[in-house]
Amino acid sequence: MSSMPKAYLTRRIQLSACHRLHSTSLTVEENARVYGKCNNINGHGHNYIVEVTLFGEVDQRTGMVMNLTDLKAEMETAIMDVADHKNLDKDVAYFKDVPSTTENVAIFFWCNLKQTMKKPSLLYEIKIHETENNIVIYRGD
Ligand SMILES: Nc1nc2c(c(=O)[nH]1)N=C([C@H](O)[C@H](O)COP(=O)(O)OP(=O)(O)OP(=O)(O)O)CN2
Ligand SMILES: [Zn+2]
Repeated sequence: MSSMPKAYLTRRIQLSACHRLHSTSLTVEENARVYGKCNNINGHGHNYIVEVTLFGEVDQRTGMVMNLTDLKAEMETAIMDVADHKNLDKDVAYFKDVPSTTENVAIFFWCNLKQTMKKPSLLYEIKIHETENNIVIYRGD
């Protein structure tokens, strides 16, 4: 018997947050050199666009990999509730000693989704547009 067709399903959300690039593993001078203007002590903000992609079988009866309404709710819990309108470094415990680069933000959202999704095995990719030009993709590796 042939297997069910599979598809990629993506939902995009936007969130606003501020942060400062700073590493507790670097000296003050190293932080200033590595992160430049992004090490500004009072931080700066972004309107992050976050795209979560699932990959899985298209259920024959429903025609869906997952109901997008359910994916929306799962992204609210794992991403929006914890990061929207927050200071990432001060309001989110994960970033206390982890630099809030977009790479690490993507890893953080990935871990949150894996912990809270009903079917975490469907999670395929998180893509974050930090700015129009700066984009990170994380696939759990
Ligand atoms: N590898 C990474 N490098 C940098 C990150 C990051 O998350 N990962 N983040 C920053 C800063 O936080 C900041 O977002 C960069 O802003 P900026 O340089 O202003 O962004 P743009 O490139 O879009 O702006 P330009 O107009 O093109 O200068 C820095 N590095
Ligand atoms: Zn930034």
